[in-house]
Amino acid sequence: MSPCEPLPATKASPNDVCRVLSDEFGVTSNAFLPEQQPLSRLPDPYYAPWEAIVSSLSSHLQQHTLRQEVDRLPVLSTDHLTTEPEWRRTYVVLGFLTHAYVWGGEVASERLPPSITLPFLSVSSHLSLPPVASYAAVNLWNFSSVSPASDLTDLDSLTALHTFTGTQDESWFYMVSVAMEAQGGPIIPVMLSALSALHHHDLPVAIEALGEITSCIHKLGILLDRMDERCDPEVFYHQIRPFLAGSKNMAGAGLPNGVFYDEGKDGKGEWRQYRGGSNGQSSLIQLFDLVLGVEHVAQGNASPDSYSREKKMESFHREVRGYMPEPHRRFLEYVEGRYPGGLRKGVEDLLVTPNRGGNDGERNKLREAFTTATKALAEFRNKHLQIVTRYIVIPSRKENKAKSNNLATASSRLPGDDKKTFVGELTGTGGTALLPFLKQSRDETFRAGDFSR
Ligand code: HEM
Repeated sequence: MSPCEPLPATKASPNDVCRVLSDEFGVTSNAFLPEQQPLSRLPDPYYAPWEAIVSSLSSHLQQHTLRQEVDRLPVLSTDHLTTEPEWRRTYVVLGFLTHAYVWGGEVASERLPPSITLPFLSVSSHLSLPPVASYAAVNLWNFSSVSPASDLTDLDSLTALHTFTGTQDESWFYMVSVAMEAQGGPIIPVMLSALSALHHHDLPVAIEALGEITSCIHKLGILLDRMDERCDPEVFYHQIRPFLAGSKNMAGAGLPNGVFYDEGKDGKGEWRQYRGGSNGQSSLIQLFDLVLGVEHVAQGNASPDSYSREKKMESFHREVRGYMPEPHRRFLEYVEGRYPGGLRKGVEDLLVTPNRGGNDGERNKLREAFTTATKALAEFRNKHLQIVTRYIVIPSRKENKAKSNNLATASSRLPGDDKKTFVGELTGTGGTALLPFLKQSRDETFRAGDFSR
């Protein structure tokens, strides 16, 4: 069955749609989370050395023994991995070990030893993901739930399998995103039916679906608001965030060339630069954008001085698709290819050419429902901006006053002219010029709902 034909046909049964979503694109009833909980351990005892280190990761980091433990590891092969959940588990384990190794010391390590590099490159190639602690490693495949009904939206029942710091704050930080992903599960078929309905000029179905989309975005906002309950901004900024930093634009943090992924024999290996782990790599939020027809452009996604250098680059949103699991990336491409311009284009077409479908009343309702949905998503981005202010901007200002520079500062700011101090603009773990970028993303969302332009 071709993935592009049957999917959002209005006549396909909900079960058919769900089966194709899951088989073709790895989209489950929990959205981009797996249907079953991730493995908490690799079953083959061959991998016990990895499991031993990762299960005591935070103590090794606190006692400064992590690098020596990893250096002692044998180079294990991925030949003993048999199932996809095992490959995913390996990606999680090696993602945590990689960032712990690079950032877990007084200075960043520019070299990743073969005991991590070789299996990590193999698992990354298998999963078609970059060899870093991406959103998939720390969020999507790194949770366990004790919810009796396996309800992954129940945030209080979720715990991260692994953290760098051993803190509840870090687990909560990851689990808020997990609950949000799960909250998105039921809305995906609704989104597809909205796209299909509008394509066929079925306005009542599209209006109802837009109402459900708006209500889902509100629920995501409620979960986002819960971040403060158990994740302290100071702990986040000083302890958690430095471990999530990538190796791209990290000269100020001691990685002028990125990280050398050492493949062992005769100096074989490669300098690599990647973005760090970021919730910006969530496929769910990008799906809302595509479905609604929000356009993100690269302009402004850089500090003023790097603007001219970067303006021809692809947008952050497009680039981070390379950090999403391959079937999810393909799903976004599918939706984008099949419905270019998303619901916005459909609504606009009907407003410009009214004889295509519906009466005046229906078209007005459709426009209102669409604008309300885009406003809800823009408001969600406003909440997110406030969180970023509380969790990054304010702690970084305090730190500036104290004039202390540590890896947290270094991984948060572009270097100054002397390349040694970090006076430049605040950056995200993904390496973006943070506030201008996030404000731009919000404004682009508002703009999608404005038909006067
Ligand atoms: C303490 C909580 C959070 C902080 C401090 C934070 C910080 C950031 C930062 C710095 C960026 C800029 C991109 C980068 O360079 O990585 C970003 C982007 C983004 N974050 Fe968060 N984030 C938080 C929670 C979340 C959560 C729970 C989600 C939900 C999935 C989320 C979704 C996004 C998205 C979608 C982007 C891309 C920009 C956009 O599309 O608006 N964030 N975040």
